[in-house]
Amino acid sequence: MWRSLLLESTACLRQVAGTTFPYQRHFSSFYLRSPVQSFHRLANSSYILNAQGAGFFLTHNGLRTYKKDTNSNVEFPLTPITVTEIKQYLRSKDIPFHDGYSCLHIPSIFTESPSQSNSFSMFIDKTTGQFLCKDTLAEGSWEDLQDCLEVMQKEGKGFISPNILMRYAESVEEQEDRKREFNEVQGIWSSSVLFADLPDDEVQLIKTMFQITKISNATLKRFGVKLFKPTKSLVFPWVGGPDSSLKGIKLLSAQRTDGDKVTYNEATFPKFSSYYCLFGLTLISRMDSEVVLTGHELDCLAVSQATGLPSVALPRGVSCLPPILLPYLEQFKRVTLWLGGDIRSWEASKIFSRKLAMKRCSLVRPGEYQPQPLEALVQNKNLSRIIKGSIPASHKSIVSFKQLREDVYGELLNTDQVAGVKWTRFPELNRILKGHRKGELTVFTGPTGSGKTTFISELALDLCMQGVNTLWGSFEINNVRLAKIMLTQFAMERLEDNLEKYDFWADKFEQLPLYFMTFHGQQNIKTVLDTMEHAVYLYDINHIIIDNLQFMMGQENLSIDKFAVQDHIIGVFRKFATNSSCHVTLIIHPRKEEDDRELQTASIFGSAKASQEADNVLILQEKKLVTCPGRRSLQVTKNRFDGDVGIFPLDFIKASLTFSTPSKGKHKLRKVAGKSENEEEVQLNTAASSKGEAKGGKAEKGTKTTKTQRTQKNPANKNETIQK
Ligand SMILES: Nc1ncnc2c1ncn2[C@@H]1O[C@H](COP(=O)(O)OP(=O)(O)OP(=O)(O)O)[C@@H](O)[C@H]1O
Repeated sequence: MWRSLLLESTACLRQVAGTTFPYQRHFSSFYLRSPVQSFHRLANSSYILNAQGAGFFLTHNGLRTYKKDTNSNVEFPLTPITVTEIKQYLRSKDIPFHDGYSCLHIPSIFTESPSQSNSFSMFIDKTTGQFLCKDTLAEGSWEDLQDCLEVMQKEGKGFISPNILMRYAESVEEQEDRKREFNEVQGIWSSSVLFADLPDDEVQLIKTMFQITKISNATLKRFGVKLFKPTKSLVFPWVGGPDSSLKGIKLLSAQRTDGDKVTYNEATFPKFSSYYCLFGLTLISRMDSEVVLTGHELDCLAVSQATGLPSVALPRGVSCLPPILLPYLEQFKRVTLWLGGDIRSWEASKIFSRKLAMKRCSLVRPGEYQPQPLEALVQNKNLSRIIKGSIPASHKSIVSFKQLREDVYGELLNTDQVAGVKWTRFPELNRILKGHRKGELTVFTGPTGSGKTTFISELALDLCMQGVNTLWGSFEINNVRLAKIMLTQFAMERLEDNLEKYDFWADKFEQLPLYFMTFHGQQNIKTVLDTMEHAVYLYDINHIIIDNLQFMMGQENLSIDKFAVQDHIIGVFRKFATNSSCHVTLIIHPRKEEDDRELQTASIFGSAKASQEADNVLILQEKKLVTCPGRRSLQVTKNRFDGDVGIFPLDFIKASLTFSTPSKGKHKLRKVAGKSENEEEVQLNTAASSKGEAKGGKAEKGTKTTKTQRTQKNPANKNETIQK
């Protein structure tokens, strides 16, 4: 819906600004849209790509292979840089440095006389090597910094102009992309209106719609918040870079749902994956030593207005804290994380505080008396006192019950949220497992060729569509084939037969927080783990799927009992899941299969130890159920969260490669609560599949074209907003 709104708003803009240019879907690159455009190669660590980077999409007759262009930011294999290597390199260049919170501090190389206040005004992220110079606001990747230092050494200079990073010649297509994007941002921004320039009655109407009646016009003006009338959206600016130029915007719309609840929808220019705005940063001075980190722009406004403290908002809510922003937060000695009022925000604040260095972080625990900042303002609560009452993020490894007490209360209070993210496509699984939770290890198995990959693909996609940042390790089938399965499950139809809908679905699919390891075939467990750790750091991954464990058994251990190796690997993933608060789903081929018998937990593991490590054990049974003709069923044989286990039927829909509960009639959901078994009649409704109906002509079969060519051939698609 927001995409179509965005298209509409762009369409409105054309009427407003009189500019008509073909709306062309461009693959937003990994560039940091900073003015310091350089040979930016986002240090995409080692072997991780996202849905775009992997360069695979369904096209007219097959898959568009990835065109690795010279500007590609997706360079692999890059081994993750380590802080030790960064320090060694700086020493080799005689560059003094000292350890900061999440960055190393060095003297700026872009100014002849570094600012007096703090000669170590350049920050280098310890994990990615990404740098930021606070004097010039020049930024770039580790490779860019190395290039600058090499040039500096070659020219025998003590400093270098940041313009060198601009030397990177952009391709014509990139220049056009950048120009189009710039026009769109400028167009919307210049046609938006400051609240001070609106009539009072209209201001009140808008503020009531967004439930920000307590936010003053002065605060809105101070943060540069405007109103884009054509879509009645608030517009938050992203200003930055050496020239403090407008780099992007975020459009926020509000809708009233049941009662007086308001739901917000956002859209950003550039796209979310390239939107790195710390809203409110421009109002922070270099002398500020503390900041309140919030999860939403409106919360940032509330904190600033109520407490006068420097506050900023994360660009994508609590879903991630992009490491590229860490250098911007390096100057603060104290960071208070008040990310929201629910369990998800609380979990995120604990994870983000690790990235920010826990010793300087304190967390506002959500609760009845500590809702999110905007709500606290509306309820006339004392925000300063709430912030003063925040608790230190770093606590001793052995916590007293006193510290746990609040967490226990939080769990009791928010049982639904603690249960985890619910599946939208598998209600029966919610009934048994209650949800998908961070920090757990799920083991999944099923007979060979039974549909394990297909099923887990849909299960993980369901969660990813709800904002669970997901990393796939598909060692068995290549990413191209996996993406094709996922895109089909995402569109709920065979796109080969509906090619005119391809761009609609591919555009939406790109937006998912979905990443793929590029490994294939046998892999060393250590390499895989390093990549997983890096992915958690870079993209705040919450769910990792490993398909499948056998590919990490290695050939060299033939002499060792392979079940001992398997148990070891399971133990390694168990530890990873706990330490990184990341859910790991591990697909394992059963040890042995007897056609005439259902698989058991014992069919999977080499030893009882391994089965104890798993929090959940799921088995895709390929047997008929007594009560219905379904060929497949999903059995939960272990559920550490609340002990419920059970089995329910699945029907496979070949056209969409999806599993769903059989569409008609009643089915037994056999839940085994504890020892006794009780039957529960469950009336299951067909999950209404929302299909995007694309307009425009039928595409010719067999011609491989790009989106641009298709759009030009079929102008109707130009501003087409697809109605759901
Ligand atoms: N329930 C099902 N009924 C019929 N065909 C299915 C079903 N599930 C998956 N398939 C098809 O079976 C083939 C194998 O599916 P998939 O690769 O997911 O199985 P798998 O268990 O992962 O295989 P392997 O054991 O080799 O890893 C695919 O073409 C898939 O579309």
